[in-house]
Amino acid sequence: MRIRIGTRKSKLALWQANFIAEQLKKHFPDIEIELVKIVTKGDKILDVPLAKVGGKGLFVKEIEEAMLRKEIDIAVHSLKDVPTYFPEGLGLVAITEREDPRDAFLSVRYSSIDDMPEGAVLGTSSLRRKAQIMMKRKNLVIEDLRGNVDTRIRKLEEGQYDGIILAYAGLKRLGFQDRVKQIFEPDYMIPAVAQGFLGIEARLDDEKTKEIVSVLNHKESEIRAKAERAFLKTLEGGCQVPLAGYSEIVDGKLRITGFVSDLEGKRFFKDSMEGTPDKPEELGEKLAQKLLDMGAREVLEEIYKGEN
Ligand SMILES: NCc1[nH]cc(CCC(=O)O)c1CC(=O)O
Repeated sequence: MRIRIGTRKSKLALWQANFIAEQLKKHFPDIEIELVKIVTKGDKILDVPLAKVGGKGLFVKEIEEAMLRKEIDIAVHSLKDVPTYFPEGLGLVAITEREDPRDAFLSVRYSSIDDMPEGAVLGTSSLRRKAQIMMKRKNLVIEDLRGNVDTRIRKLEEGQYDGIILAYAGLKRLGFQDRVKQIFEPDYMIPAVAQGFLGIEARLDDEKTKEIVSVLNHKESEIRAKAERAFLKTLEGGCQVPLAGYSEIVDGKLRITGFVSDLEGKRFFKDSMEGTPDKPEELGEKLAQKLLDMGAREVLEEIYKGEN
């Protein structure tokens, strides 16, 4: 049996694809694995803020097309980058155990975000990170920061920014923990929907591959990912809206927190809900509906109309 893994060629994507390859080999020593590197639109447009290119699916489309043409058998994605809709015939077949979902602050000079003086330049292209920081630190200058994880760290170290925010998961995977000055707890900065999970996508009629890959599925992570992605899907939010969603299973209960705001973090809607882990999608949808009714609907409409 041979499995061809489609992956982007960034360091993080390759690390993740190799990690999955190793895990599969551990379970099935006889399996032959090949990595197929694919360049996506998101890798090509590296100078434009993601929110302006219409972020949805930017890092997955070309990989899905290769899978439909049967040039690859599975794709390993950062689940955070995977849209909630799939092309006909494709879908997620495994969610791996969640890596640390929190966001991290990196800086050469400052040991925390509150150490940064008025006017200091914070780099992030994430509307979610930007809005949540602006709610607490109105006097920072927030500038776009694009590129792969290693590129972003280089830009920080070259002095283009006084501080930057990145997902701790990617930093851990690439061995950059030593650059981290502060880790934000989810109640300070709600993580992105699905931050820290890897999602494995396959052709839904490929029973053999599905059976093999399903050994990597982590049940609790699958439940949390489903709750968060149902929340995202109900809000129809791409990267164009400041939106966050984070779930946990505590004492057998599934708890999800969601956040939607305008681009400046001035009008924001945040709430939590608890339910049973057996219906994660229902809980995610219910929370999204609640935020919409609280006023998020209006904010979303304004952003989509470009009035904001
Ligand atoms: N949008 C890019 C992206 N997609 C996934 C990760 C990190 C790893 C993860 O969340 O699983 C990153 C980098 C970042 O946001 O710092």
